[in-house]
Amino acid sequence: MYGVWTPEQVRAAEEPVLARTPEGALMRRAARGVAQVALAELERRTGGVAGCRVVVLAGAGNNGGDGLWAGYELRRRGVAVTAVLLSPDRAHPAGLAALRRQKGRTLSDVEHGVAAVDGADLVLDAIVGTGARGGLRPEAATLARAAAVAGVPVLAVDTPSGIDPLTGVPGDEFVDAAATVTFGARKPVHVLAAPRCGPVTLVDIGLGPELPPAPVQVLDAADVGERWPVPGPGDDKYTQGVVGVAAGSATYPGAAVLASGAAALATSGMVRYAGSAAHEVRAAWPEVVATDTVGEAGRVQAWVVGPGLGTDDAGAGTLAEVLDAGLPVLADADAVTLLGQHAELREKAAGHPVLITPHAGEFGRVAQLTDDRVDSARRAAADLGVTVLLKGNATVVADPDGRVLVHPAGSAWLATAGSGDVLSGVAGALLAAGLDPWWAGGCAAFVHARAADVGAGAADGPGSPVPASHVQAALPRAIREVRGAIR
Ligand SMILES: NC(=O)C1=CN([C@@H]2O[C@H](COP(=O)(O)OP(=O)(O)OC[C@H]3O[C@@H](n4cnc5c(N)ncnc54)[C@H](O)[C@@H]3O)[C@@H](O)[C@H]2O)[C@@H](O)CC1
Ligand SMILES: [K+]
Repeated sequence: MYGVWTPEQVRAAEEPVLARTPEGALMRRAARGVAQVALAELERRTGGVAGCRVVVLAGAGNNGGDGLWAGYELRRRGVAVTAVLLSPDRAHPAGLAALRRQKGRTLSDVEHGVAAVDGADLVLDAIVGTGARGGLRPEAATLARAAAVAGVPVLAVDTPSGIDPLTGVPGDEFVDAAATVTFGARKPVHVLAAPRCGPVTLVDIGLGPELPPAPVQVLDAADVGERWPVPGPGDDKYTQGVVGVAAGSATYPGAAVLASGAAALATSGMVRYAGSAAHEVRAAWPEVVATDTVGEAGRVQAWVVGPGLGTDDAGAGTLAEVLDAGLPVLADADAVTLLGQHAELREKAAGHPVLITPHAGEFGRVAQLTDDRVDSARRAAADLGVTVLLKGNATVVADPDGRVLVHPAGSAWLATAGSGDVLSGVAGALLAAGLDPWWAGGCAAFVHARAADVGAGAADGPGSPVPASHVQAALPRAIREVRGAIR
């Protein structure tokens, strides 16, 4: 598990460190880290370093300073460095002087800058970092576009410019980085817009002791593997937590089949199904004990409710019945819509171990969604008194107690019909096994995304589209992988 801190928190942590270190020392350390990664990229891409051409796009602030100092370090290693100064009058004086001392070239017009970018082996994006306001300005946008068009890889200094460091939301034009080097702490953009950052290297600049507890956590495979429920010698089919699935309808039996099957694959033990798709569920998953109603289902330790349920009175009745049982509940899809429609259902859910799993559209029915998805999820969890898993390329899980985790999917293969039904079955099974809703949501999101990559064949090559039933089928391998990562 690792933490992510807001730009404001990082700035606050920098202050005391800046105060007790010689002037410029922190920036020099950051710049050495950038240069090291840049050298490794050049080596990897061109087989050497000397004579390679690097263009630094340098903005007016300290981010530009980092870039200019990194350019200085690269010059010392024999790299041909050209800095394009986006605000020549405000370029970081010490960084600029250092680069010039090492015979680095500087340019300040965009036209020549574009030509330099065109012929570069690597571009350093030091346009703007945590002090960014808004998207890229026209000149910076022209240069970023030139790099993209010429296929020149961009190494982002701290954060890819043009993308909001706090929310990860890109402006109209932004830098699509091949890799990123950040300093002191990872920032939200690195997980909320992970595909635009590439691999992120963290350079230690001594902020550790000054940072508050991380407001956002990111799980790793071992965190998930360690918590994944597996039977012990004393277990039987009941002791591991029986999950009940109240999902699907005559119109949408597939949701029931996907959720029930995913639950069956996620944990050992037992799955019960209750609803009008009992016949289809039994046909696909003979091990699932299927009945027509929640009342007939027998004892379970958690319910999955919502996928394909319908939002009519019958659906509302099923949701109420499930919430009244007082067990952990995974509420997805139509159950989220029903919670948005009925205050009395929200009251039943509040304060109980309930995990809701909306996509952006469903989220809007229960709470307000802004560009700041972390903040939106955190507020929704506090207001509703339930754990909220906001789906997206980066999944956000927020608990009413304030814990937040983000899981960056790593690919977009999950953008397919029915994948949410699979997630609900997995998360519900984890709730039944006794994980708290935050951990159940985080572990389910992790394995779900991994199963999509496995199903898409993305580990062995570029991958191919993967339908939800194949994501479901890949769950066992994804679970074996996270269990294999246990330290
Ligand atoms: N404080 C320090 O000593 C350290 C700071 N570090 C670097 O400093 C950065 C933060 O520096 P600053 O606070 O100076 O801020 P930035 O350099 O991120 O940005 C501020 C400057 O960029 C301009 N700007 C803002 N939005 C822009 C936009 N959309 N397009 C173009 N220009 C824009 C502003 O006019 C301002 O001059 C970090 O991201 C990191 O790279 C690192 O060197 C570590 C040490
Ligand atoms: K940057």
